[in-house]
Amino acid sequence: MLRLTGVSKTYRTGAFGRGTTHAVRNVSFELRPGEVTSLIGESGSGKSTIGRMVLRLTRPTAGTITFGDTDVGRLSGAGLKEYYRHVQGVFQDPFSTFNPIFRADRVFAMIRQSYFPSARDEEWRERVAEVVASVNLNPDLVLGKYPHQLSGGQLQRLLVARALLLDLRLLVADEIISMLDASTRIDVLNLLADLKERGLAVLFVTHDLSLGNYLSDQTVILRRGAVVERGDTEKVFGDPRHPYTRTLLASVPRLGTRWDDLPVPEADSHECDAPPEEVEDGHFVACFGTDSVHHGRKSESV
Ligand SMILES: Nc1ncnc2c1ncn2[C@@H]1O[C@H](COP(=O)(O)OP(=O)(O)OP(=O)(O)O)[C@@H](O)[C@H]1O
Repeated sequence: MLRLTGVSKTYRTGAFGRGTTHAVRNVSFELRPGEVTSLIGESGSGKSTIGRMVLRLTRPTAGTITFGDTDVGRLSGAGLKEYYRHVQGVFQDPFSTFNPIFRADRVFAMIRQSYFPSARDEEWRERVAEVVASVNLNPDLVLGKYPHQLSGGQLQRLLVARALLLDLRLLVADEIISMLDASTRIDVLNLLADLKERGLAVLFVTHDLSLGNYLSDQTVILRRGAVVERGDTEKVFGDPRHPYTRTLLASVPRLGTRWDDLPVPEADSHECDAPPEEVEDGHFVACFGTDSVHHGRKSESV
């Protein structure tokens, strides 16, 4: 559905733009219908930059992002508007998306103005009530409220509902639950699982490994802008090959385990920019020269 091929993004930084930051380096993976793909990495690893490129809020410096046959980087005007009919994003802080002086359902009116200007009032009200109910909110309780009268989880779900008014195929969910409390988190996670059941593709951007495991079919582990390991979630989590992935997994706190009982992370001194290679069906690992990585690998196929 949506494919990144050799995508890089470099920012000019520093005084007079003389420095450069390689935010994303040679990243390739594919998002498929009916699948959640978790994009996992520590702060500054380039997750949001990838999300922003997929949403065409910024363009790649190199490589291509294609949606079907469409080159996303070249979109503008009517083509871009059409793209947004199918691809939408929801971000970390729902409060910043809503204008506090307007009722929360103004976000629906904006979609109507842009995409459905000839919809009749009654028909539109029914349609909004329907999508709001489909994200497990009671339309009578949330519509007509101001953002401060709703919880973060309710606002996030309203934003997903807004996207569902369109002919949504792919949702980019960038850290959408990090600001929510535990009980609301699970509702939003279940909603994403529900979207996947409906055949949508979801790019779930998170720094939280355990959330990725809970939800996703495919996992992409990012480090300093490059993919170090990716593939079927059960393979990446069940048999992590890259030292960085192992370190991340080893650092997930577990009930009943004290910090000083956690395993010592494996040494990770190599730098390698080569793209990941397939080490078993559906499991790709970047060249880090460990025995386990080199054992039985096949050639890269994406
Ligand atoms: N507009 C920009 N101009 C310059 N540098 C940027 C810009 N946006 C991001 N960067 C840099 O690119 C790198 C990747 O940033 P990005 O926000 O994609 O990481 P992230 O993994 O999403 O981090 P976080 O989880 O903290 O949001 C960082 O070094 C960041 O400082």
